[in-house]
Amino acid sequence: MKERNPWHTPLTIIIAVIGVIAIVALVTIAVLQNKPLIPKYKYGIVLDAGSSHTAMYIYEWPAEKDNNTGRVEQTHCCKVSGSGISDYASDPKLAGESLKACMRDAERFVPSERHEETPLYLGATAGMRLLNIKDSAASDRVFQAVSESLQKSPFSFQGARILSGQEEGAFGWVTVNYLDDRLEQGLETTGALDLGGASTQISFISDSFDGSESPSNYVAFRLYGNDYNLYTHSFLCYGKDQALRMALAHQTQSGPGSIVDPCFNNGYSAVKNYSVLYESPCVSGRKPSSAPQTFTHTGKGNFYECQEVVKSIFNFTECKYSQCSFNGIFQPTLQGTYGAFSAYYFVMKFLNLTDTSVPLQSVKEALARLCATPFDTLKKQHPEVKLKFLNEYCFSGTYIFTLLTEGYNFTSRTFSDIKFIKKIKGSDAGWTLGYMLNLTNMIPAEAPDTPLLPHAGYVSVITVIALVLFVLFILSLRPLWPRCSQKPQIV
Ligand SMILES: Nc1ncnc2c1ncn2[C@@H]1O[C@H](COP(=O)(O)OP(=O)(O)O)[C@@H](O)[C@H]1O
Ligand SMILES: [Ca+2]
Repeated sequence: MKERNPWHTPLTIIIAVIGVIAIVALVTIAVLQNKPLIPKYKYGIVLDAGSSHTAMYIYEWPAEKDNNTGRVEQTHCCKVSGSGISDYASDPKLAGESLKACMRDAERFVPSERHEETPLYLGATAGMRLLNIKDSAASDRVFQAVSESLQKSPFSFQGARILSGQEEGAFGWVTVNYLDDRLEQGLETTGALDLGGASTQISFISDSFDGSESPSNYVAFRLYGNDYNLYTHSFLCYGKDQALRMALAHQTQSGPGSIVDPCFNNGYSAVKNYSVLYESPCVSGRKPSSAPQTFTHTGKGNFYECQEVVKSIFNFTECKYSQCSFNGIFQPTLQGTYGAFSAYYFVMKFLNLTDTSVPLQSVKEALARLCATPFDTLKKQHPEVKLKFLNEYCFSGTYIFTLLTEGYNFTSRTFSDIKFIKKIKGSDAGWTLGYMLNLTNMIPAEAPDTPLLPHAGYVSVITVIALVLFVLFILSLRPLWPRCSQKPQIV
């Protein structure tokens, strides 16, 4: 007769089936419990109205996370065609019109159910600061026109305003450190170097700086439970376009008519208008009284001579503090690593010097070579590069080199602590993200409570406990186990 498998009793089968169902149910609940059901996002839009152009950034973050603590990422960027809004002073309506194409773009990228609740900000930087100095009524009219245009969008328009230089520097610093996950984890922070067309910002933490020596350069933050004493300064007129104006103005002082400029390549030649050159507040008041209408601007391409011209736009002597960068502005001792973005990146990218940390000597050699290249050769080497930029790379590169070394005092040792970057993890480096994080209170002052275990750890622990309980349960039923298969013992 065939022996029955002792495990095949109705009781053990029922126990086994219930046990398996219980484990599957437990693990399924554990997995589903903490998982977002459908990936739903919230959105925020920031328009960066820079001196040379306006760009729109769309950010998104998970809607389920409590108090908007989920990671914010840039999902889309739209470049407004035409020039910066400060160039529309004589026809402000056009400034409003120019934003429309990007706003239509935003309507497509943000799901329509979210339109009404999505905050929309416009922040203007040094171009509007200069227009405000030159003609504040014109600056008001431009803001009026862009605000009217943005109010017509379906988003929740939160206003258009000029950022102070301090805000521009501090929010750039917040952006790079947020994107690098340095704030939440309380890691050593990175300094931020931003070069625009009309101003430039430097922001970093230095242990020696507590704000007492120069309160106007001090910004205090408490983020995720950590205190930061940030040094920041924005130099108005030291963006690369206004710096070029100052360099040209300096060279026209010696005698009107023509300039032979070492910062432009040999073979470059253009006729320029005196009053256009001197219309900016960065140079106004210095126009020679006998100046003719136009002057000829030709290049002779020499990096070393160009450096001398560039140095002439800085004041290195005046300083009423313990130490200064330039123009009598206090600067504490440089410390740590730096992310350099916007025009710093564009110019260093052209020089092919962005991928690794670059020795200062290599930058010098690359610039000496670039400036010495005849303009015709340069055009043939770079047919894809816009002439407006190609014309100016010798000047811009020399300006960056001089600003970093003579202005901020980077040395051949500390220069390689600078990384030239455009994006961090898919989001552009710039002030816009930090600005939005601040206005939406998305960075808490105190560290949020975190669950004891991460999700994967939680699921594993639950599974192991369930298995152990199941085995213990089976073992506890031992007295009921069938014994019929045991051989009869011979007494
Ligand atoms: N491809 C490029 N090559 C060189 N310079 C560039 C390039 N694209 C943009 N820029 C420059 O970057 C700067 C950006 O400044 P912007 O943000 O408009 O001004 P600001 O921040 O001073 O208000 C401008 O000088 C612009 O000419
Ligand atoms: Ca800018």
